[in-house]
Amino acid sequence: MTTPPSAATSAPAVADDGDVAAAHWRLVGAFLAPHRRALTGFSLLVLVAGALPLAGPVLLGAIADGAGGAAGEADAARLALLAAAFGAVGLLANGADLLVAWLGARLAWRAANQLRVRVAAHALALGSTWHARSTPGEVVDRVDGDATRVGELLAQVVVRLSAALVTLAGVVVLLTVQDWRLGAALALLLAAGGVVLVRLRDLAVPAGVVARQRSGEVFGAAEERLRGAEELRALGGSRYAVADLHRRSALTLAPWRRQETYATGIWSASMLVVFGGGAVALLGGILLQRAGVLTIGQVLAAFTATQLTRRPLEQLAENIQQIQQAGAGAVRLGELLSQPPAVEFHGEARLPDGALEVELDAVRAAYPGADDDTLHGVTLHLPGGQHLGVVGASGGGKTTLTRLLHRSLDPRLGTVRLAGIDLREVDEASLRRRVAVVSQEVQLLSASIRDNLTLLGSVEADDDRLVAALDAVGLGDWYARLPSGLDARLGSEAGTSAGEAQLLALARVLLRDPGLVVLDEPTARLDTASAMAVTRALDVLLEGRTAVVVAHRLATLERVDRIALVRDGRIVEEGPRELLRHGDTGFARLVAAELGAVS
Ligand SMILES: Nc1ncnc2c1ncn2[C@@H]1O[C@H](COP(=O)(O)OP(=O)(O)OP(=O)(O)O)[C@@H](O)[C@H]1O
Repeated sequence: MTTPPSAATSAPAVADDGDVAAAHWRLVGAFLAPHRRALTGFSLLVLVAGALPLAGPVLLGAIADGAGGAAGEADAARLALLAAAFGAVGLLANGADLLVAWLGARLAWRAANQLRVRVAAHALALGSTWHARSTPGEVVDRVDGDATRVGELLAQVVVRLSAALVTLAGVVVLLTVQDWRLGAALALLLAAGGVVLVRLRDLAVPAGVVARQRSGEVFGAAEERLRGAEELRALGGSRYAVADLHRRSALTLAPWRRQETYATGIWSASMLVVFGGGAVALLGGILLQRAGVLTIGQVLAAFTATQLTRRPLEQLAENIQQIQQAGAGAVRLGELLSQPPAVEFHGEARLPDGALEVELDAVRAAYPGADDDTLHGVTLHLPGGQHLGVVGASGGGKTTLTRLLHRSLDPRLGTVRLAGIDLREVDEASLRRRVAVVSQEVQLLSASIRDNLTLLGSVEADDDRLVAALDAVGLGDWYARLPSGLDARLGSEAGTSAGEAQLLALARVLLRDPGLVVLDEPTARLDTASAMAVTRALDVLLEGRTAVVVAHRLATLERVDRIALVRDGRIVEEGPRELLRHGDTGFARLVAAELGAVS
């Protein structure tokens, strides 16, 4: 498979809106490069399919002229031959159309799918700031809706439109051969029609952009509310959520209506051109026939040829709307693809086995688009195998500090090292294997337990190892109750409480055998019994590994070796846990003050 250009590095600097749109198109187009050969073959076929029907009017004219004369034996045979050729052209043209439709659909699906996969992969690589700004529904709409439209456009519509243009040009040539004045009149009419169509399309595109954006927002809002359905219902918010959805969806009406109006205008304009062309051929043809310039057969050929413009013009009118929708989609996809990923991996170093030593050296970190740094010069040293508890008031920078450890964010200045290796030098696969993260909100998939444990196969482990990991975190009894074992689907066949979900997440981490575990207080949202089960599992998981634990409870700190107090993006205190024992030290008072409200 051809590797696509990195969206982050290939996004060109753009000056104005036109440049931005062009840059976005280039970015999207580059992702379809692997289909270039298939597209070329398809284009040739489409050109043949576009040119074939042109033979029909020529044959019809010759038949009409032949039938008008004295019908000798030879003439009758010639007429029969012409009629047979006329039928054969019709058959061939239809056959070519079928082939074009079949191949076009296949090509469009492949191109769209490839684009979809690329966009999904890029969306997954984007940082937390970007994801915080976009609802999952909006992202899904881009990954599926926009990618499908753009893939179809690039693989099929553009090619079909080229065929339409070939037919139109062929008709003009055909008329010119009959008489140049007929050809010139039709060319003028087509040019005028073309200008009107393009103008209408330009008006329709912005309406389409707004319409697609609004429907993306409705999709996003619906997804978000469905996800929080239980809470919404419990708090009596359902009615308001529905009313809000109705209001949002009503906002899509105006741009859709505008877009549809322009689409109808485009259709009418193209039909006017067809009728105008027919009138030109009939009127001009009859005048020229009276003047003895054309035969009746030639007039018939000219008129029939103008009627061939109907299909390409219909196609233009139809596809112009598709182009306009895909244009809006391409701009949105381009925007997404030009967002730099949170971090880029170029390093090849491998992290060693065993517990990893952690060092932060004068680290400053900022989120994309933020004016200020979130971390202001953090320095920290945690020997391999030790456990650090990080405490501090909300918004102080604890999560940001942990994000640096698994490279969800890179320092703006300073260095983060694991086992003495700058994280920017480390190979991605090695980092993902050796550093594990457990957040408060466990992300379980509606898939089998096996897929959840191996994260869709990203860890190789046989069933015995999977079951042993479940046992180790205390899920042995839960697992034993499941009739279909590791194949049980989470949700439908295997229900999980919040505590069990956390334990599953810990088993998932255990299987990776990491050297550093980063935890965001996994017991914070659990009841006492579940919290105890998770704490027991943590004892197993963290044994012999380095750990950084964001702690919201004093109890959590009892199991760590060192404690760091984070406030306003700085580590204001850091020291061994023993200091807490002496309740009168400044350190103990500070920690107690930070945790007092929640412990
Ligand atoms: N993904 C993000 N994009 C932009 N800013 C962010 C992002 N995450 C956090 N911030 C900002 O960075 C600052 C530090 O947040 P951080 O989440 O690191 O604090 P915290 O101490 O972990 O807080 P909490 O205990 O509430 O989780 C806050 O001002 C927050 O608004």
